This record gives sequence, C-alpha cells and structure tokens, in this order.
Amino acid sequence: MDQSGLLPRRSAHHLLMQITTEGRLMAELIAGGALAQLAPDDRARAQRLATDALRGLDRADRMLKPYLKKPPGDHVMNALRLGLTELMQGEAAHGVVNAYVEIVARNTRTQSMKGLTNAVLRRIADEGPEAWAKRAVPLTPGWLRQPLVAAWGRDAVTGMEAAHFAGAPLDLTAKGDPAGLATALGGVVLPTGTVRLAQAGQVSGLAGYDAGDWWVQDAAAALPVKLLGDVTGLRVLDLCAAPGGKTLQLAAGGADVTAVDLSEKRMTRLTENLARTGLAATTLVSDAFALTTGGYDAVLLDAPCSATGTIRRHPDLPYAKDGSEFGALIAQQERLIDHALSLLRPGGRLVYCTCSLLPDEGEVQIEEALARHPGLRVEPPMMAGVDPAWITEEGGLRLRPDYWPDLGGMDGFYIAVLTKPA
Ligand SMILES: C[S@@+](CC[C@H](N)C(=O)[O-])C[C@H]1O[C@@H](n2cnc3c(N)ncnc32)[C@H](O)[C@@H]1O
Repeated sequence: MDQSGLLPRRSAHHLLMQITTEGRLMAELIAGGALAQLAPDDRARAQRLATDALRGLDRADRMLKPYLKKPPGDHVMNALRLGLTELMQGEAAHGVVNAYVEIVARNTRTQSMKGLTNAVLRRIADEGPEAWAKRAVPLTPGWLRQPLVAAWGRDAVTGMEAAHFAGAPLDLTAKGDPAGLATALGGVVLPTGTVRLAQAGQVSGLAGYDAGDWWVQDAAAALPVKLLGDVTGLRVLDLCAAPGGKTLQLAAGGADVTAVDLSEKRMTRLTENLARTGLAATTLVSDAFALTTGGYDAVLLDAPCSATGTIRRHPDLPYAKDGSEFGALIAQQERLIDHALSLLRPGGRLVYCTCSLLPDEGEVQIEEALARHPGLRVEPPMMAGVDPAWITEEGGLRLRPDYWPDLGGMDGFYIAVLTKPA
C-alpha cells in the first residue's frame, strides 16, 4: 500500500479524467486494467474516491464556483473535485491539499495552477464538512435531467437524484431460501424476495459466495424472471444474457435455459457464474439476430439500453455519456423485440426489460410493439411485493430509484410480459 496516499489519488484522478473528458465508463476502465498496478487496498480506495467524487460532482462544482474566477480546465477541476470530496469526508487537510497540489504540479500544462489549487482547497477545508451537508442534493446533468423531468415531473426527479446520491445497498438473489440467507448474512428480505444487506464489504468474502448460495442482483433486476412465475420445465431463451443474473434465476427455477450474448468476455463471466452456483444452462456467444431456430416457451429480452436506471451504482454514467446513443439503442430494441417474438412458439411469452428510466426504452417500445403485432397481449405484471401503482397504462411495470425510499430504493427498470397469439 502507498503510505503517502498519492498513488490511489492519482489513479482516481486518471479515472475521472477518462470518464469526464473521454466518455469512458468506470466499469470498462477497471475491467481493462486501469487499477491493476495498485495494491488491493489502494485499488479499492481509488475506486471509492472516484465514485464518491462523481456522486457529488454537481454539489462539488457549486461549492468550488465562488473560488474560481474562470474554469481552470479539466485536469485541475478534477483534482479540486477529488480534494473537496476527501475534505468533506473529514480527511486531514494537510495530506489532501499536498496530494492534489502535487497532481496538478506534475502536469506541465497545469503546473502554474498549483498555487490556485492550494489556495482553493485550503479555503474549502476551512468551510468544513458541515458546509457540504447543508448543500442541496446534486443535480443530474442537463442532457439527462431534461428528458427525466419531461417524463416523470420535477418532484419525482428530485427523489431519483436523492436516491442516486445515496447510492445502492447490496442486493442478493438467493439460490434457495431468502429468509435463511438473510439470517445468515444479517440482511433483510424485501417484499419481492430479494435479500438486502446495508453493510456489505467485499462481496467475495461474504458467507456462501464460494458455495454459490446467492448472486448479486438488484431487487428491480430480479423481477423480470419472477414475473414469469413457475418456469419449471419451460424452454427459455435468455437473449441478451451476460453476465447472467437472470440466467441463474431461470436455471435455479428449473427452466431449460439457453443463454445467448454477443460479448465473449461477458459470456465468460456468465459461465463462471454458472460454475460458482452449480447451475446449468446452454450458453452461446452469438448475435441475437443470427438465431433462427425458435419455438421457445418464453424469451427473456434484457435489451441493451441507456442503463440510466443504474446511476445509484454507476454515478459515472451521466458524465461519461451525453444521450447521443439513445436513437441507435431505441432502434435496436425495436428490432430485438420483433426478432424475440419470432423465436417464440404460438402462445409463448416474451419478457421485455431495460434498466432505463426513459419511457422511449420502455413504455413506448411496448405501445409500439402492440401496434405492430396484432393479437399480442400484455400480461398483468402482478406478484407478491409489487405495488399496483407501479403498473403502467399499457400494462408494463415501471420501477424507479425513488421507489421504496424507506427500504433503500431500487434500480430504475421497465418490464413487460407479452403473450404471442396462439
Ligand atoms: C443489459 S445487459 C444484459 C444483462 C443480463 N441479462 C443479466 O441479467 O445479467 C445487455 C446485454 O446485451 C448484449 N447484447 C447487445 N447486443 C446484442 C446482440 N445483438 N445480440 C446478443 N446480445 C447482445 C450485451 O453484450 C449485454 O451483455
């Protein structure tokens, strides 16, 4: 471990630079080895620092603004954001200020701003964590805030932003009995059967990880499979399957599952997850559109989407993305729905879902699919723990991070269960 703390801070700064200036996603960067050279403790610290800075970024920028006559450029700004984050968490000012001054001084283009960095962070340190706590909840960047306000209204978006800022607890799906798992791990069973842990620590260190007794899966993400009810003996195609949370649920429920995904790397994770949990599925690395043999009892289509429902756990997303991918994603989802329907037997069921907060990737997709496919029906998405208020006009289920505020929230998701005409 780096005693001076400079190494994890420089890595956190580098992550922030790649996210805010190159549009890279944190998960992608880490999977690509961005923190591989660090000792485990430093790696965890760098990731935590970058994550915390991103979660509070709008609030940090508001707090920094009065101290900056003009924007100092991304390199310095990201150093200030990280320094402020640490100071507001109560870290000793001396070490924090020195580290971020050093990061600014090491870059020849920003060297001249080390005095500014030093002065600003010292004044922020004087304000203290109390000043931070009094500030409003950070706002989502405008490119995303605007469509969210248009869809859900200002108050709902404020609730979502509070949930994004609070972050997510750790949710687990039990292979067996949720109540037994909750007792073993000191968690609670949520109304829909997911086990939630408030304090988790290292996931692989939790009891039952090696034995494959559970897998990490947000409560909202667990509902698409649960809405299928009893899947024992059904032939189910999991069409965009990796890393496999839903494949595991289907296999644990006794379905004969074929899991397909385009990404070889993500499919490797799916196979590892099957091996760890001792569950079985047929796996196939393929483009969904290349599949032509159908006749499935059910198809689960967890379509690629904006992932705007996962910001509690991925606060980098609003800063890495800008909405320019929406159009292509929406068009692909539409084609995937039509293709998925073609792979069902008559009377078979399609579960369509996206971890998106945008109606264009949820409600609108289903309204349009119903118009394109006469005879297609939406099944009522009712099961224990589902609040009837979550059911939408066209018969889908809209889940939002501001729901279950007293239980710790949930990911944003849209789910609809469709039945193909017999
Ligand atoms: C939302 S993720 C799926 C998450 C997964 N269902 C789970 O529960 O763990 C979407 C997946 O779609 C895959 N994908 C994107 N386009 C695809 C295509 N044309 N054919 C097959 N898979 C595709 C991506 O590789 C990605 O793994």
